[in-house]
Amino acid sequence: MALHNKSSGLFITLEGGEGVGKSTQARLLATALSDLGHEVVLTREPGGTPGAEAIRNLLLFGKDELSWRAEIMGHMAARCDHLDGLIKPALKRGALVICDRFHDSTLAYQGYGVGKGEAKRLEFIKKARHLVDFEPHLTLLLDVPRKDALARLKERGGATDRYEGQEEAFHQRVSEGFDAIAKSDPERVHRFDALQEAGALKNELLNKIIGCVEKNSLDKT
Ligand SMILES: Nc1ncnc2c1ncn2[C@@H]1O[C@H](COP(=O)(O)OP(=O)(O)O)[C@@H](O)[C@H]1O
Ligand SMILES: Cc1cn([C@H]2C[C@H](O)[C@@H](COP(=O)(O)OP(=O)(O)O)O2)c(=O)[nH]c1=O
Repeated sequence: MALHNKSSGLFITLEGGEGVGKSTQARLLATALSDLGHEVVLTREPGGTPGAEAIRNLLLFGKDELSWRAEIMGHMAARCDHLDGLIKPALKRGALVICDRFHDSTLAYQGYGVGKGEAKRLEFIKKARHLVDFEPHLTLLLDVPRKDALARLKERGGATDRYEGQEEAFHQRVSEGFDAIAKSDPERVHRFDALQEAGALKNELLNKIIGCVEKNSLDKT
């Protein structure tokens, strides 16, 4: 997609299904990159700003069903608030922004996840994404077989949201959706075996980010 952002920082997103280790890696990477002297902003979607967190509550824990278009636009509305209030200002300062989920999650969950009738949803998401007009420089896709991710989730515990509680077939489609996304945009989306030990995975991700930071500064000289 040709919508690369032109800010001076670097916008990195973590993607994948539930329980693959995104938040664990986001924290480890934030510490490692701060130790290297970077300003790091760690955030997540849906959420990241007070307004977007309020929308998150509605999307994940609201009692009422939303129409599919309203649900997609809810994620997009939260994203706009997050971009305007937190991500863009941080990038302008030159920070590295690490965001747990972004547009690819909308495609995977609200698009591929639904199965039947997905084509019109994917098309709608594509248009909305174009309107939002902001793309990550780099996306790290964490890959763990669903059965292992489920075992991790069981261990982690916590509240079950609207999406986590969906049938297994939904999660299978989400996972296949992420595969399709990675194939369609290999320059931006890089896949990692996230079944490995967290420290070893962090080192692989860190190498990829540092490569991207170096390329980004070379591009600006
Ligand atoms: N590489 C790993 N190996 C084993 N367990 C992990 C690993 N990474 C994370 N976990 C554990 O798996 C659970 C889910 O991880 P989390 O980072 O919350 O995933 P996500 O943010 O993708 O839902 C947590 O209990 C976490 O401690
Ligand atoms: C950003 C985003 C998230 N989601 C879903 C994916 C997750 O089930 C949920 C966020 O849950 P969260 O607990 O933050 O993440 P995780 O389960 O990975 O630890 O919202 C969408 O369906 N669409 C989106 O655009």
